[in-house]
This record gives sequence, C-alpha cells and structure tokens, in this order.
Amino acid sequence: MIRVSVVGAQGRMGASVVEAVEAADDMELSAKVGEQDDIASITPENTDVAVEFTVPSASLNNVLALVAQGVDVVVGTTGWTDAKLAQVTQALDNGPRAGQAVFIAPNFAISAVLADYFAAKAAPYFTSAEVIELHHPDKVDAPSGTAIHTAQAIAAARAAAGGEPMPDGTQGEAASRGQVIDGVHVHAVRLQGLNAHEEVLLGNTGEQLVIRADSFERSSFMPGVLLAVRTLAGGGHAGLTVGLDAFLDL
Ligand SMILES: NC(=O)C1=CN([C@@H]2O[C@H](COP(=O)(O)OP(=O)(O)OC[C@H]3O[C@@H](n4cnc5c(N)ncnc54)[C@H](O)[C@@H]3O)[C@@H](O)[C@H]2O)C=CC1
Ligand SMILES: O=C(O)C1=N[C@H](C(=O)O)C[C@H](O)C1
Repeated sequence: MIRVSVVGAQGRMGASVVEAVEAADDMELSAKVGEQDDIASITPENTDVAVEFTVPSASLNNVLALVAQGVDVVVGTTGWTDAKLAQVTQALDNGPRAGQAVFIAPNFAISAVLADYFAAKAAPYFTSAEVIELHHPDKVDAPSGTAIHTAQAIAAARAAAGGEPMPDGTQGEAASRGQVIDGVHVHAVRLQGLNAHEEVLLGNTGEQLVIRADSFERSSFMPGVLLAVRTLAGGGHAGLTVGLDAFLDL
C-alpha cells in the first residue's frame, strides 16, 4: 500500500484528493494536514508521498519543509516561478534521503494537459495566439497556473520556430488586452457556475483554430493526481519534475 498524506486537506482540491486516495485500492490515507496543523508530523515513517494543494503563498514553504523531512511530494498548487523552482531543486540536492522527488503539475486533468500539448504543436503554424482561462469565482490567483504554462509553451514553440512577434495595433497600455506572458496575451474570466476551463485561440489570415479544455468537476483532476502518486512511489523520478506530460507517452 502507498501511504499518502494530504496537505490542504480541508480545501476544495485537498478534500477531493482525500476521497480519491481513500477510494484507491493500492493507497491508504496517512495524515490530513490543514493550515493550523504541524507539517512536521508528515515523515517517511508514516508517509510515502505527500500531496500538496494549498495556496500559492504557502506552497513553497510546505514543499521545502516536506523535502527537509525526506518526504516525496506531489504538488498541485499554483504560483510557481523559476526562482521558487530553483529553491526546490536546491532543497532536493540537500535532502536527507537519496532519490527524493518533487512533482509539480499546473494541471492534472488530461484534457488540459493535452490542450497545452496541442497548443504548443500548433503555435508555430499561426500568426497569432491568445489564451483565455475561465474559472469559478473563488479562485485566488489570476491568470491560472495552467494559462501561464500554456502561454509559456506557445511562446517557446514560436521562438524555436523563429516566429515573428504577433500583429497587434493596440496603442498604449490597454488593461483589456490581458496580461502579457512571454509575448502571449492571457485573459482571465471569473464566473459563477464555472469550474476550470481554457481556450487557446490561434489565428491566420482567413482561418482560426480553437483548442478548448473543460474540467466540469474536480474529479477530473484525480486520475492525474493518483498517477503522479503512483509514479513517485515507484521511484525512478528523483529530483524536480514539472508537468504531467512527463508521465504520459506524448
Ligand atoms: N494542478 C491542478 O490540477 C489544480 C490546481 N489547483 C490549485 O490548487 C490550489 C488549491 O485550490 P483549492 O483547493 O481550490 O483552494 P482552497 O482555497 O479550497 O483550499 C486551499 C486550502 O489550503 C489550506 N491552507 C492554506 N495555507 C495552508 C498551509 N500553510 N498549510 C496547510 N494548508 C493550508 C486552506 O486552509 C484551504 O483549506 C490552488 O493554487 C489552485 O489553483 C486547483 C485545481 C486543480
Ligand atoms: O484554482 C483552480 O480551480 C484551478 N487551478 C489550476 C490553475 O490555476 O491552473 C488548475 C485548474 O485550472 C483549476
């Protein structure tokens, strides 16, 4: 049995992970840790993999604490920057156990992972690309971690193909054009009734490709979370890995 502890267990995602772990035949729930609990209670003696879904302001410290304890971590919380990722890599290098692993996914839903992948594949063939993410109004961060990741992937694919900057006649600063991430405009919608959705618009003269992913329920993230837990528990992924595509045969 894989012993799993959940950090942020009382949150929307944390509670779904608790349910998914309890329903999995090959896993057992070890600890449920919330904001008021001591994360140091999670140790290699009681936990094979910790799953972390909290808030961007707390996630880095949680991950560093778990790595210092010698615990492998699957992270779904957003807000990761290159500087934060570098701190995780450094912590892993100094971890108390050989072969320690941290896995971070901007999105665990297969639809979103594939949308991201297809967008990067398509990007070099289009003059313009913009990203629209749409979420429930309780979400604290904007734009979504997924949209940032998608924009970066589009920009990298365009740059690798030697693409020109996108045409845009807007004059001066215009907030309504969204946040520009690596040259790609990203727009965030918060709407009651939505869960997690993303559209990538790709345009050429006279044509458009729309790639859309919809997570209607949080259950859509659970197969990806469990895949990551099983993969880390199986070993062989020492160090920091980002993105569920690393564990898929794409
Ligand atoms: N990677 C993915 O596929 C997905 C990622 N997310 C991300 O996961 C994160 C959590 O989302 P939700 O569950 O909707 O938020 P939420 O607000 O429902 O839950 C966050 C929980 O973390 C707890 N918390 C805050 N600080 C903590 C700390 N220091 N230690 C332990 N617990 C702490 C809060 O008390 C709360 O219960 C967000 O960053 C969100 O964007 C959400 C859905 C899917
Ligand atoms: O907060 C959410 O709900 C989600 N957060 C992640 C993100 O910011 O990309 C993943 C998914 O979009 C749901």
